[in-house]
Order: sequence, then structure tokens, then C-alpha cells
Amino acid sequence: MADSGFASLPPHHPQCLGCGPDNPAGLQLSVYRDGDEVFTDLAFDARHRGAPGLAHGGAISAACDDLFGFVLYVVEEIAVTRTLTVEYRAPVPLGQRHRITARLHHRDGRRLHLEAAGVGDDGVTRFTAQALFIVVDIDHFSDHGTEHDVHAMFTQHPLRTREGG
Ligand SMILES: CCCCCCCCCC(=O)SCCNC(=O)CCNC(=O)[C@H](O)C(C)(C)COP(=O)(O)OP(=O)(O)OC[C@H]1O[C@@H](n2cnc3c(N)ncnc32)[C@H](O)[C@@H]1OP(=O)(O)O
Repeated sequence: MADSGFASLPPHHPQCLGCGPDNPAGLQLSVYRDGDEVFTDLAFDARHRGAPGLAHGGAISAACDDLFGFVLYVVEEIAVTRTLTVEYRAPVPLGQRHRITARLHHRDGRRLHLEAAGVGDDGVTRFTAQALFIVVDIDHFSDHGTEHDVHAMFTQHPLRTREGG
């Protein structure tokens, strides 16, 4: 546990690219809730290399996207990414721990407007992100995953479902 006193949130599912502990190619994020915010502490490593010594922008984007998927615990909805914007403010060195924090900015009907920031242990904000998530019904997943896998995901995630969507 990164920080005692904060609630640990379960991965979306064991093989999730962002947070699945059983995905060796993934980021294996450990995510915690702090009030209405969620956060993860992450040091990109050689698997996430872009330029020599630096994290790849796609890895940074994936971390932000997946962390946004944990704000759904706070909002208590099922939703997926419609748009994702990352502002790369400064190069992110491999091996340097960053805390990425995400939260709901505001909600407008099915639209969840989310924001995140990645701050190094040195206090430098190296990236920020904004996303639009759209609230969906569980059928969004049932059409593609096996019934067993989808059920397992939502057994771990007591998120409210909605009619239609
Ligand atoms: C427990 C949950 C686990 C979640 C795992 C999280 C993992 C991390 C997050 C992800 O990686 S999710 C995977 C990547 N995302 C996707 O695969 C989503 C693919 N896109 C879709 O399936 C559909 O586009 C989507 C379900 C998101 C929306 O389709 P819909 O047909 O249901 O909605 P629609 O297009 O009508 O838009 C809904 C509303 O949003 C509005 N909207 C759409 N795009 C917009 C936009 N760009 N800006 C502003 N508003 C927008 C749209 O006008 C409309 O407004 P109204 O409700 O008022 O009519």
C-alpha cells in the first residue's frame, strides 16, 4: 500500500492494461481513494521508454486513462472514455516517481468531465489530462467480453447500472 489511511481500490480486472496485476505488459497501477479524488504513484520503467531515458507519451496517456476509470468509484457510474487530452508539460524521466491524481470536474447528463495531473516527487507537474467519459450500461461490455469475465468485473465493482445506454 502506497499510503496507509487511504482506501485501496480493486483493479478493473486482473488483465487490465492499466491496473491488472496479472498483465505483465501492463502498468500494474495501484490506485487509492482520497475523498473525491483517486491517485496512483507510478515510476515509468524501461518497458515504457519513448526517447532514451524518458517515458513514452502513450504510456503516460494510458496511465491517465486508466486512472480516470477509477473516478467511476467516486461517481458510482459505469462509463467509458470518449475523448482524452494529455498536455505533456515536461519530459517524464524513467524511474522517477510521479503521483497522478484524478477527479470529476463536473457532470452534464451522461457526460463526465474529468481532470488529472501528474506531479513528480520533486514537485514538478509534468503532465495534465482532461477526459470526457460517457455513462453506459453494462451491456456495453456484455456484447464483447465473456459473460463470466464481465460478471467478475462488476462483482468487484459495485457501480450503479442505468437503464438503457
Ligand atoms: C467498471 C468500468 C470499467 C471501465 C474501464 C476503464 C478503463 C479505462 C477507460 C477506457 O479505456 S474505456 C475504453 C476506450 N473507450 C471506448 O472504447 C469507448 C468507445 N466509444 C463508444 O463506445 C461510444 O462512443 C460511447 C459509448 C462512448 C458513446 O456512444 P453513445 O452512442 O452511447 O453516446 P452518444 O454518442 O450519443 O453521446 C452521448 C452524449 O455525449 C455527447 N458527446 C459525445 N461526444 C462528445 C464530445 N466529444 N463532446 C461533448 N459531448 C459529447 C453526445 O452529444 C450525447 O449527448 P446527449 O446525451 O445530450 O445526447
